[in-house]
Amino acid sequence: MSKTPVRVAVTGAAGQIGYSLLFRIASGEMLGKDQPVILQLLDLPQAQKACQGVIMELDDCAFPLLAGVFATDDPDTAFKDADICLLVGARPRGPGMERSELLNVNGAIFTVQGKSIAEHAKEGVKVLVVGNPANTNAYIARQAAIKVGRTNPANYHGMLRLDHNRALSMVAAKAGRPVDSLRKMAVWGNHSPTMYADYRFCTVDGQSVKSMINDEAWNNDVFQPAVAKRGAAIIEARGLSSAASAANAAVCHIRDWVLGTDDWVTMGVPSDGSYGIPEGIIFGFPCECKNGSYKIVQGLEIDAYSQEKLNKTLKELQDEAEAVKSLL
Ligand SMILES: NC(=O)C1=CN([C@@H]2O[C@H](COP(=O)(O)OP(=O)(O)OC[C@H]3O[C@@H](n4cnc5c(N)ncnc54)[C@H](O)[C@@H]3O)[C@@H](O)[C@H]2O)C=CC1
Ligand SMILES: O=C([O-])CC(=O)C(=O)O
Repeated sequence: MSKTPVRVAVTGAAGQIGYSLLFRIASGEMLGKDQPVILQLLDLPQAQKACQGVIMELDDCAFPLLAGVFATDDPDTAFKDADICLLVGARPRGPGMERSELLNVNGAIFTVQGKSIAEHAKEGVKVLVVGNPANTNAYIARQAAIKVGRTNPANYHGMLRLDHNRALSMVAAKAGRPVDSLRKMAVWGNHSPTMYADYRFCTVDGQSVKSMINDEAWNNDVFQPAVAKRGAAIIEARGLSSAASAANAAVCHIRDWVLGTDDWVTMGVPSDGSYGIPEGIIFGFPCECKNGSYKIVQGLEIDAYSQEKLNKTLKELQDEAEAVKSLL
């Protein structure tokens, strides 16, 4: 092992997403097949025994890249010197609930963890919030971190990659093309039913996918609701919320952020004012990643239909931000 291990803190390590995520990180799928990792697991006191079971299984995989692993119920210990923090630990929703209804139970977790990360992680730490509602939880963590200073406020993200991957898969099926031939997908806004999955810029081999599909009714009546309500459909089918696909999305988000990619990827990032989205709101934007950093794709045309969609999802995020004011 020649490279210095990267420290990856994962919260909610004993949960269902954790159970998919940790093994993929330890196998090198997130940071590269030559990059050793140290896993720093955080979960509640009552989940420590289960964490030890997960560690036993990680040991039993004999992953060559796993340079260390420990579990704790203390955020300051879990985030100490972390290079990457995956904030998964939060309650999932059940059937018939919206993700925003989780704010009351989950919001406070992110005040504590944002502060702890800013105090104890590496200054260049990259943070991805998976726990729902992911955008607003990331907003809470970022605001708490800004109060401390030290870390980079641009590096507090919420996860929209699952929506991006869902959109890619559905558009590829509709166009009858392999999923990896599609480029330039975008999902704007909140990880909620108001998100706007936008394939207007998608290409396959340089050809416009929108012209290939040429079906506005499919876009509005089938595709938009299918992406927006996919999480609920999975809860309905499985009795539990998506886990393996959520873990996969987290792996994709961090892999592309750290290692770069030649395609657009959707990331929930703090707005810099792009496309009229107020600064600091954690909003899904198409991004390009290179050399360990990301930038929002600029200059895309926003037509009247798209503007209406953006306004709606922004309004929801602003309402959520208002609702958590007391936590900030
Ligand atoms: N952004 C996205 O695309 C997606 C987000 N999610 C969300 O991810 C979260 C986790 O989902 P699952 O793993 O299925 O839930 P789960 O209930 O299986 O596991 C959650 C784990 O978090 C732990 N936990 C709770 N509070 C904690 C705290 N303060 N610190 C550390 N750990 C804590 C619990 O003890 C449990 O082990 C949920 O909020 C879910 O809604 C799920 C799918 C997709
Ligand atoms: O729907 C849920 O509650 C879990 C989730 O965020 C998703 O699958 O997109």
